[in-house]
Amino acid sequence: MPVGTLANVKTLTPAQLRDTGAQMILSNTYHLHLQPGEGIVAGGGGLHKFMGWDGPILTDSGGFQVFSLSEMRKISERGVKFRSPHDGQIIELTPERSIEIQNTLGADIIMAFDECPPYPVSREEVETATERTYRWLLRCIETHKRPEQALFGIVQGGIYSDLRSRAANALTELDLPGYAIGGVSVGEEPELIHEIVRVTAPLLPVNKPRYLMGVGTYREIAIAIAAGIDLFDCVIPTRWARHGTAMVRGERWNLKNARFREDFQPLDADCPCYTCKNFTRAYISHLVRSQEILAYTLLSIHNITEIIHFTQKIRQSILQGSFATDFARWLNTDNS
Ligand SMILES: O=c1[nH]cnc2cc3nc(NCc4cccs4)[nH]c3cc12
Ligand SMILES: [Zn+2]
Repeated sequence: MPVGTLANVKTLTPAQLRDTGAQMILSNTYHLHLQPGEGIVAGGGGLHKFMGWDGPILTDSGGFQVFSLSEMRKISERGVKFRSPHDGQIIELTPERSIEIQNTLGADIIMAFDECPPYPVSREEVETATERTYRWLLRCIETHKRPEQALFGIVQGGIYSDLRSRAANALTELDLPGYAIGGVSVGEEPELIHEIVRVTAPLLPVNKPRYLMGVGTYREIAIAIAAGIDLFDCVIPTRWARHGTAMVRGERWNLKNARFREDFQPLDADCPCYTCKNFTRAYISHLVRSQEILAYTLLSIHNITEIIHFTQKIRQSILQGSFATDFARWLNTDNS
């Protein structure tokens, strides 16, 4: 899922986004509540109509964003209080409020309001956050009255396998429409993400969508899929694009690099995207050097297409039964 925090995937029109092959996008409750406010989004016909995207949309519940984006926040059993970065007002976000906002925004999948512990952190703090997240999930289920919006639970538990399995089993008991693994991609080593996913994903229902939040990069995606993950969100393709960086066959190219100045090939001759069909590395390099806004659109189109293509190739190799060998480079099984 390309990230469309403020009801757009930055630098792209919905038509350009559709052309990348992306099926679904993520938007953020925290950001949309602050600006423009869920009331205006609803006034515009809800998130799909407001932003002109008729594909599936998932909204994150806001707890994580409060802790990663706002200063002065206080957490209690009720929920979290934080100071709005826009006008300094104190805002309270609770499980009930988060669900109400997400119901009003109108996404197809809404996330339970959870507490993602920082990293590193003590086992005790993880235990407290994980148990509170479970009690908050029950309050979300209680508040959520719109079955046409699927409420996904989020498994916390930090780096502790026993807490992860306890949470995964407790959430599975609730028979939710889908499940997410949270509390990862918070600054830990990638190997820790692999470990957490390998422990947690198999415990979640195989017949429900399994979503790994905030991931990721090629290796993490391949390893997570091998463990049973179906859904990812990541800012990297679009964030790197806005910094003039292209993702080409698993490598990271800074288009300002002198080597591209007179390189009249496409970024990737095998890539089907609009950028690779119409422009050269030299041209994109010129745009990046000149800080032309078109550079960011062309690179976002390519980077999203590239990572979607990566997952499509994985899907094909799984269907052919050759995933482990085709992706050994990423699954790290070739040099074990
Ligand atoms: O436990 C979580 N709960 C709800 N949303 C999340 C979003 C998440 N996004 C990342 N990492 C990607 C990042 C995006 C921006 C800063 S880190 N990790 C995440 C964990 C959670
Ligand atoms: Zn391309």
